[in-house]
Amino acid sequence: MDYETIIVETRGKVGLITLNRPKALNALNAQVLADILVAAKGFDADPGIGAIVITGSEKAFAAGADIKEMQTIAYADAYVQDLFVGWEDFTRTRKPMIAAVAGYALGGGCELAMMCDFIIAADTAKFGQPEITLGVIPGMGGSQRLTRFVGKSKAMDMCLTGRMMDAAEAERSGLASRVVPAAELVEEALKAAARIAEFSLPSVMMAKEAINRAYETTLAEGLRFERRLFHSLFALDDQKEGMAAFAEKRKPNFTNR
Ligand SMILES: CC(C)(O)CC(=O)SCCNC(=O)CCNC(=O)[C@H](O)C(C)(C)COP(=O)(O)OP(=O)(O)OC[C@H]1O[C@@H](n2cnc3c(N)ncnc32)[C@H](O)[C@@H]1OP(=O)(O)O
Repeated sequence: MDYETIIVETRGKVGLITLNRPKALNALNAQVLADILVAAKGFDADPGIGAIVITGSEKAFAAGADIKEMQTIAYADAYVQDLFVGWEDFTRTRKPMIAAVAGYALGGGCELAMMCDFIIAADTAKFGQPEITLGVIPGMGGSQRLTRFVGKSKAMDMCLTGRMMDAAEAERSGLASRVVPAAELVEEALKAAARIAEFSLPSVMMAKEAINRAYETTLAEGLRFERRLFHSLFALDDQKEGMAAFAEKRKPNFTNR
């Protein structure tokens, strides 16, 4: 498969997607969305893949939606075409996705990182929702997801002032799960993804589904949902294997069954 705007590779059981529009600091245009959707769906359907890493360049994970592509869009077209709704499709990827962020993750770039399951930040990362400086507001989930990650006060600060947050602040406030030296970013993200990919895929996918449910439901419903998924795992060979391996002091051999 040929991609115009991304590089797609596999590293063992990990799918690696690298944004590749260096001249535009990986700005997200319609072609990037189309390419990313095909790649993510391909990895999701590939039984040999257990986790996905998405990264950009040293200078920019992505500097936002493509402003030059957006600037002439008429209201009627934005509304009728439901501009950016396609990114919701990306969030339906069921395997774990790690965003490995170095440099700028602004606007849609920050929103893309937040669509992933967690963010590993390089010490050079800079996150922001600067849409207000362009006369608009976030349109790919920034006002909703950033608020859930960092709370109302910081989300308001970021979206209303358009200021950037460095990697240390992003980790402190819960946006990034960890910060690593820039030179080690992709290797660290691949290592984390490879570790995930060694576990039983159904239990990994159920863990992701259960955590995501916490954002969509009440605590009582979420707890019930978690228990039902937990119970269902006892139908799998991998639960028997995982617990037997512990008792026998050996490494489990998961078969995803
Ligand atoms: C999805 C929504 C609805 O939420 C909306 C958005 O995402 S709106 C976009 C939000 N992002 C921004 O506002 C950031 C825009 N970029 C910048 O502020 C700067 O480029 C920078 C601070 C990230 C980096 O500055 P600098 O090092 O000085 O590089 P530049 O010369 O500015 O950029 C290099 C090159 O990239 C092009 N570029 C950068 N960002 C975008 C973008 N978002 N869309 C399109 N093109 C972008 C920039 O124009 C330069 O290209 P040339 O003009 O030299 O051809």
